[in-house]
Amino acid sequence: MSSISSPRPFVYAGSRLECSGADLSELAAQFGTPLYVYSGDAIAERARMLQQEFAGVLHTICYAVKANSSLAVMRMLGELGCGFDIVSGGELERVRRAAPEALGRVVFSGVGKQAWEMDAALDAGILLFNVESEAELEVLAERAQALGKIARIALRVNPDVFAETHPYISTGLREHKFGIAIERAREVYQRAVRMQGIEPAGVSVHIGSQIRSVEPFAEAVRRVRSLVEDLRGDGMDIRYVDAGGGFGIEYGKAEFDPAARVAEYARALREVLDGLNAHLLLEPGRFLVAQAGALLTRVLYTKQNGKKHFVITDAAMNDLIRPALYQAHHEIVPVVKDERAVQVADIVGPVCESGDFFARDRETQELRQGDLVVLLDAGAYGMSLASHYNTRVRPAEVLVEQGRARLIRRRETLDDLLAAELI
Ligand SMILES: Cc1ncc(COP(=O)(O)O)c(C=O)c1O
Ligand SMILES: N[C@@H](CCCC[NH3+])C(=O)O
Repeated sequence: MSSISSPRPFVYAGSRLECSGADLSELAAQFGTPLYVYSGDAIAERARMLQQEFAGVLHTICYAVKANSSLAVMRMLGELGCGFDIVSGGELERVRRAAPEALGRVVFSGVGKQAWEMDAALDAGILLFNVESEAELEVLAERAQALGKIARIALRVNPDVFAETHPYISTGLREHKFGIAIERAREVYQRAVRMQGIEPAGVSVHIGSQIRSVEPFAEAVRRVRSLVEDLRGDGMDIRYVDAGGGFGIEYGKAEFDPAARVAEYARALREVLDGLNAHLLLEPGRFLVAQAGALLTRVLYTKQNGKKHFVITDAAMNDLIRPALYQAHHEIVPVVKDERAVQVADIVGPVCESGDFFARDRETQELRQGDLVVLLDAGAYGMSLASHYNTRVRPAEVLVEQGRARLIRRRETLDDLLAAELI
C-alpha cells in the first residue's frame, strides 16, 4: 500500500467539500443535518492496510464494534474477512444481524459479562472469551456446563504497562479495573484448565485507546509472550495471542501517514512474536473508522456575548461527546470555502450545558447562519456514544462507497425516542 498524502477521505473539490466523491452540501440537502457521513472506501482501505502488514502471520482482525456499531459498517468489515471484538450481548446481536458468517471470529471482552450474554455467545460459537476475573471464570464454567458447551478462553492480563493517552481511556495499569494482574495469571490458568467447560486457548491484553507510540504495545505483548511460553511449558495448548486494540490516530492538523504508522506497529508486534507460532488477534476500532467519518452540521445562529463570539450548530454534545468528555480536538471545516475573513469563535451546540462545545476559541473562516460545517475524524466513538440528552433524536448516518451515498440509519423520530416509556 503506497503511503497516502491525506489520511482523510474528506477533501475539497475546488471550494466544495466532498467525501469520497460525494458532495457534502448535496448530502445535507438530501438527508438533513446533523448527519454522520462515513467513507466505506476509507474504512476498507484501513482494513486492507492492516491485513497487508500482517500478511504471512496467522492473524484475524477483530474490529472493536464499540467504535462504530453501524450494521452496514460491520457488514462491510465482515465481508473483508474481519471478525469482531464485542463487549455485550447487544453487540453480539449486531454481529448476528450484520455478519453472521463471522460469529466464529468473535472475541468477547468486558469486565461485567452477564450469564445471558455468555449463553448467547456460547450458543453462537464465538472464538474466544476474554475473561477478566476469576469470578467471571466461575460463572462462565457454570454456563458452559449447563449448555453442554466448551468455552474457549483467554485471560485478559493486566500487564502494568503505562501508555500515554487520556486517563479515561488508559486501561493497562494495575490500578485500572481491567484484566487480571499478569503475575497472578499463571495460577488462574492452572485453575481454569481443571474447570469443566473451560478450555484455555489464548492470552489477551489491551492497554488502552488512542495510543500513538508503538513501544507500549510491544512491551505488553512481550510480557504476554513470556506468559504464553510458561503456560505451554505447563502443558496448555495456548494458540491465540490477542494484542487488543488502541492504535491511535492524529486528530489535529499534524501529519499522519496511516500506512507508515501501521507498518511500524506491525513490525514491532511481528518482531516480539517471532517464532512463537501463535494466531494473532487484533482488536482495532478507532484506527479503522475514525478518520473515515465526519459529523455534518448546520449553523443555526451566531451571537456575540461580551468579548466572545459563538457559533451555534444543530449538532450537540449528545451527537458527539468527545470534546466535552475528553477535551478532544476535532478539526472543523466549512463545507463551502470562500474568501471570507477568519474569525475566532466558540463552536457550540444547543444543549443546556456549558460543556456542550465542539471547540473553544477556534479559528475558522467566518461562519454565518445557514452555513454547513464538518467535524472531522468523528467516525469512531461518535454515533456509538450518542445519546438522547435534552430529548434530542440521534442523527442519521450515510455511507459513501465509490462516490455513491446511501442512508444506513434513518434519523430517529420522537416516536422512536419515546417508544419505550410508560406513564
Ligand atoms: C478490549 C478492547 N478492545 C479494543 C478496543 C478498541 O480500541 P481502539 O478503538 O482504541 O482501537 C477497546 C477500547 O479501548 C477495548 O476496550
Ligand atoms: N470513547 C473513547 C475511546 C474509548 C475506548 C473504549 N475502550 C474515545 O472517544 O476516544
